Amino acid sequence: MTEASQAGMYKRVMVKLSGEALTGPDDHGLHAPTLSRIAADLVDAAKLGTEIAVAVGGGNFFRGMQGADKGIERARADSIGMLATVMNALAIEAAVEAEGHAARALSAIPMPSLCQPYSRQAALHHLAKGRICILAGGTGNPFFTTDTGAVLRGAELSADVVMKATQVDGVYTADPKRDPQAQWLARLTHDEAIERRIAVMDTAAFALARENSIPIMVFSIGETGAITRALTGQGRYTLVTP
Ligand SMILES: Nc1ncnc2c1ncn2[C@@H]1O[C@H](COP(=O)(O)OP(=O)(O)O)[C@@H](O)[C@H]1O
Ligand SMILES: O=c1ccn([C@@H]2O[C@H](COP(=O)(O)OP(=O)(O)O)[C@@H](O)[C@H]2O)c(=O)[nH]1
Repeated sequence: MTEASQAGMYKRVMVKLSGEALTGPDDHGLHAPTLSRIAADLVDAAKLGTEIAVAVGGGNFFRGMQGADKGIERARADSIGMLATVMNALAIEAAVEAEGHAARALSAIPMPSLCQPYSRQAALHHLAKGRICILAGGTGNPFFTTDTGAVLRGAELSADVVMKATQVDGVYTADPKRDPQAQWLARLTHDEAIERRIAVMDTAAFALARENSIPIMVFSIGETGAITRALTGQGRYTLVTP
């Protein structure tokens, strides 16, 4: 099977990019070479003919829990976190455009002078035109995460898979950063992920994926071309399926 025909299994995908993925070797903010590398990877994936939506996190700038720890009420701290995701979405939009491909940032929190407010119709329209859609603001509500936002938008947009790009190369029996005995799993069900309290995504995200029968692919974003490789069934990843 060619790369393009393998990718043809997926007509439309939702890539979840954490804010941390954009920091590269830095400990905070945006690392320009890493941003360009990921943008080039997204463009290569789009060129395979798959429609690409990206749900971006904000943890490289701010997470609501950090604010809550400092005494900011949680709902307001989460608003700051959602704003952080908008900064990342605009940065990815610019980086994709710099690679010569059309991109549109869409925000769950309307900010029309910065980017288009998210609507399902607008996102589907841009995707059909081959534009990479970058979704900011998660679900648009406090007390949620962008992982849940990725699954929610994935369900709304009928994505074939949610591709969770993270720091580890899949799901393990325990957090591999803490437990050297943790064993890598090629496959597990949504039920197992929830029962075993697998923390690579939050339970709300796994539960929403289960209810909507959306598979989740967990893979590392550390290497050049990681998204394209995962999309074409290469490299190492875990599949979470019904
Ligand atoms: N069972 C597990 N399998 C894989 N990773 C796990 C597991 N439990 C915890 N993790 C941790 O979850 C992290 C990913 O979650 P999180 O930091 O919220 O994601 P991101 O910031 O990439 O969105 C991984 O880097 C890994 O250290
Ligand atoms: O639907 C959402 C998604 C995100 N957030 C806030 O935005 C922050 C950044 O998102 P996340 O932590 O998911 O980013 P990531 O870890 O993926 O970088 C979160 O901590 C929350 O404070 C929120 O309130 N609602």
